[in-house]
Amino acid sequence: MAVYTKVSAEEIDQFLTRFDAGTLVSAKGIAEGVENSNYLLETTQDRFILTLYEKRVDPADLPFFIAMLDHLAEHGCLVPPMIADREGTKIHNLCGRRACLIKFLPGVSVSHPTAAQARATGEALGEMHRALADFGPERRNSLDHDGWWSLAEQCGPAELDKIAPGLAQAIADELDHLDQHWPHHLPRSVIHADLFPDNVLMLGDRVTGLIDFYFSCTDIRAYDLAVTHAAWCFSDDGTDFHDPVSQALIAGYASAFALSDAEREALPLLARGAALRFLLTRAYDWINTPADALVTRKPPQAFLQRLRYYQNHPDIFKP
Ligand SMILES: Nc1ncnc2c1ncn2[C@@H]1O[C@H](COP(=O)(O)OP(=O)(O)O)[C@@H](O)[C@H]1O
Ligand SMILES: N[C@@H](CCOP(=O)(O)O)C(=O)O
Repeated sequence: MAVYTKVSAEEIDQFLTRFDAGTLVSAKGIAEGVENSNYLLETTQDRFILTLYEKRVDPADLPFFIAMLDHLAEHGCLVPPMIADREGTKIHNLCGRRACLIKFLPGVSVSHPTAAQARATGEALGEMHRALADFGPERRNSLDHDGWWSLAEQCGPAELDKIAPGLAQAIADELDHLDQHWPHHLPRSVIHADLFPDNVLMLGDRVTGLIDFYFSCTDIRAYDLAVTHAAWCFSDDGTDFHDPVSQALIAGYASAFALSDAEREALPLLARGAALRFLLTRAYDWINTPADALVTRKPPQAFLQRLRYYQNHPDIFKP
């Protein structure tokens, strides 16, 4: 459920008068998503997404996201830019929230990715990285390898062990390992940092849109591929690894953007970091979100399973 702020049809109608976007025909709250309130609007001209930013997106970061999406769209990437009103303004206030009118992209998110879909996604990620090579603005990753220690502390050992016995120690050991071996020397860039299947729109085997850039930040570029790998190459619960999907994702990426030997060699470690990052944020949300809240909590164990798999199978990234 992701409509935290209710906006009436009259308020949306009034909001649309600022744009050359037609008049409202229908407005429906979108159930998917967890961070923001999203509406699908149909007007006499087109379809749009109306997003109201809830507390997880800092309004100060919106200009960065807008600049990044404009840059990607100008470079031919299938991303949804924010639409300017007649005065050129893209960030608005609506019902006490910052709000943007966003280009609608067709497509659906896949739940069980095939190798062909993973290949297309890898390629789209590589093309995005190519387009971002000359993008100047930067944004710090608050969920980077330094931030993981603090997340683990905020969760607390007793609560972590309730999720899985011995989890607090397993996380501390992994953090120590990553501290010693993290490949700080690898090339950095602005990255998506959350390219899960629900953030890729597809029609058949074709990518029609990359969405949800609100974790985008500056970090090790190959870490983005590792995040995408952790998200795409396992069953939902993390118990089954899908090798053909993994091979296809990496081949698709490498076909669009060169993966250096150093980056390829670092993938096992970067993937461990990616699995730990989502294990920690899911554990934090699991501990701090009431079980009856509107948001469905995502199970942390699914990323503990992935972490264990990456720890035990460092060879899966070998060509
Ligand atoms: N530009 C877009 N075009 C089409 N659908 C979109 C677009 N942006 C978001 N959506 C739909 O809204 C849902 C939630 O969007 P998302 O950005 O993932 O939300 P959140 O930031 O709250 O997680 C997506 O799963 C998708 O169905
Ligand atoms: N992808 C993350 C959660 C972030 O949710 P999103 O809907 O904004 O992608 C996870 O699965 O833990």
